[in-house]
Amino acid sequence: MNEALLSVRGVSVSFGGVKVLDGIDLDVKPGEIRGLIGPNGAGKTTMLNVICGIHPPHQGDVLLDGVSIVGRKPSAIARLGLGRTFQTSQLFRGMTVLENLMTGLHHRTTAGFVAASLNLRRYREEEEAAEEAARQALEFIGMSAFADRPASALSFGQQRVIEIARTLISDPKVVLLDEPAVGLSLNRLAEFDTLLRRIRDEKGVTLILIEHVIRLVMDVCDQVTVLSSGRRIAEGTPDAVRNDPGVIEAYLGKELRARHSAS
Ligand SMILES: Nc1ncnc2c1ncn2[C@@H]1O[C@H](COP(=O)(O)OP(=O)(O)OP(=O)(O)O)[C@@H](O)[C@H]1O
Repeated sequence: MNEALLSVRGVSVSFGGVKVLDGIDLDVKPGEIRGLIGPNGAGKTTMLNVICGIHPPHQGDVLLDGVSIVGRKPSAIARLGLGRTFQTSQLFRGMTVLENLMTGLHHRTTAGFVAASLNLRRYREEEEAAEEAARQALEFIGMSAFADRPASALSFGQQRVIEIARTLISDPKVVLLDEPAVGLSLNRLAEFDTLLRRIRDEKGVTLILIEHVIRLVMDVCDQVTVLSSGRRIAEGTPDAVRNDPGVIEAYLGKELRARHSAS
């Protein structure tokens, strides 16, 4: 029996005749923190784009909780319980932190434009529920004091954490994080480990993260999948992957060679 919450089955994607994902399989169990690593251009972001419905795969299937999600719109996939953050900040800079968090629920609200214009009761109730959920999410990440500040006043690292909190307010089953630790100082990284574990343990959210900060991947992930040139070249515990000769060559080796030639 397949116990995976998220299953990727034989997914291939080509851009301009070049295969950037080539028959990828991935099974992520509920409650897992899965790392997705690999050298630049390996296909990691494309993989997240396939899962969340931005790029339909040319071949293969993606199942969330046993239901095929290929061909559905990203908003429909979000409603089924999939959250996502991106490499660059997607916050609305002119809005406050609280307002930004409330946008995380808008794909779920049912009152339409007319109800909103007329300020009807159902619209007001949904806005109140969204605000309450946003305040709880801020409390969860320890940033309640930032509620009324403009998003543009936050540091880059704070913006990343707010974006993660925004995915949580719609109560997702799985959240995809694209390089969430970019811009965090070493001191902040330890806190970030803790936050990811709390999201898993207290919110019951399964996490899949692309990350170049190897220390974070090794510390926090239960399982790591390694992509290189669109193929899955290794998978296993952080320790097993770290010692895999193919990974050292394809990923760490490339980095070490680059450093060597720069020195
Ligand atoms: N929309 C697109 N059109 C054409 N080529 C694309 C597109 N998106 C990605 N690619 C190409 O697909 C390959 C995989 O890119 P992708 O961004 O998925 O890699 P990645 O592993 O996430 O890399 P990085 O670590 O640098 O973010 C790259 O060669 C990239 O140039």
